[in-house]
Amino acid sequence: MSSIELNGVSRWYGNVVAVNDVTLTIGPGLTGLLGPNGAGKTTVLHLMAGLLAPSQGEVTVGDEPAWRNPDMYRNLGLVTERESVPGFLTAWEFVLASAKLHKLPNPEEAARAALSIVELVDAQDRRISTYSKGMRQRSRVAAALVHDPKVLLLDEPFNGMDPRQRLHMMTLLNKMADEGRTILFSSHILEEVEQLSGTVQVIVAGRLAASGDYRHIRRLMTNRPHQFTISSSDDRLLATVLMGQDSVSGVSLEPTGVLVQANDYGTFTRAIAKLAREHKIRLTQILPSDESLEKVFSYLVAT
Ligand SMILES: Nc1ncnc2c1ncn2[C@@H]1O[C@H](COP(=O)(O)OP(=O)(O)OP(=O)(O)O)[C@@H](O)[C@H]1O
Repeated sequence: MSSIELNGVSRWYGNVVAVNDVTLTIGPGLTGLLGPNGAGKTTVLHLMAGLLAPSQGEVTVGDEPAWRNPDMYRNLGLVTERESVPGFLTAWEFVLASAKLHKLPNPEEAARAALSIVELVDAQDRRISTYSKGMRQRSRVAAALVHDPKVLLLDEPFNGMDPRQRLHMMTLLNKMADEGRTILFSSHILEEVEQLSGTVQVIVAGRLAASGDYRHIRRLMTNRPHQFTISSSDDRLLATVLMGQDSVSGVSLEPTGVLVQANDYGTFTRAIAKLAREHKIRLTQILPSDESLEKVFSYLVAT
């Protein structure tokens, strides 16, 4: 078995509670660990990887305790958050060094297999310093995968990538998950995980706020009340028109435009373009006014 389990886990640093009584199970497949900055994602991953002791509770990977259990590393790979790759090495040298550190019986074969999984074989003899951000990240994934672990943890693997690189990485993670691995990655940006077909665990201020199917949670987050400021060719008319809408609970005319309280993001954003067309109003700007990530995630805590 390659499930990860946290049972009543807390971790504090002095008097900062980074993880607060979290209980969760992560099975084979792809799972996203989502939450705003400082929510405790890195701490959770490090607890799972056996790098940190829980202050309270139990962390197990494949039914083995994660803490003080070096044997567990045979079954686990971790790609840390900061991008520290030796640019003067080629990917082949880098991944081979990782294979040798793991004392694998056939390091060359293992390095070849790992580079092939991340689709870097063609570029493996180039120095990493010449790679794009996405390729560099894939070389780190290959190094973490070289001993063919059943569990792979990745801390913010999409950070700084462009949409194309992100899609490539997501496809790769999905593929590795389909092969039976347990893959858990963290992210603080909802849009980053748009292509995720698996499940998510959402953590806010150290607590588990929601867990389940990504699409379902995404819907919960977007179909919540929203506030928009809209500028148009005729704000007064727009305000009057919006007042009669079911999806709108409040309208006020401000110097910056029409301030709208929408009950439901989805219904409102679908309706607004149609209404403007019908009344020949030209929309020049629609700004969501309360879009801080903390608010989006915190909404889940309240539901
Ligand atoms: N070594 C440490 N000493 C003291 N406080 C810490 C330490 N590591 C983390 N923290 C605190 O614990 C909380 C959770 O941090 P953590 O890095 O796990 O969050 P995160 O969700 O990974 O955030 P980010 O996305 O910014 O990395 C934060 O309040 C952070 O300041």
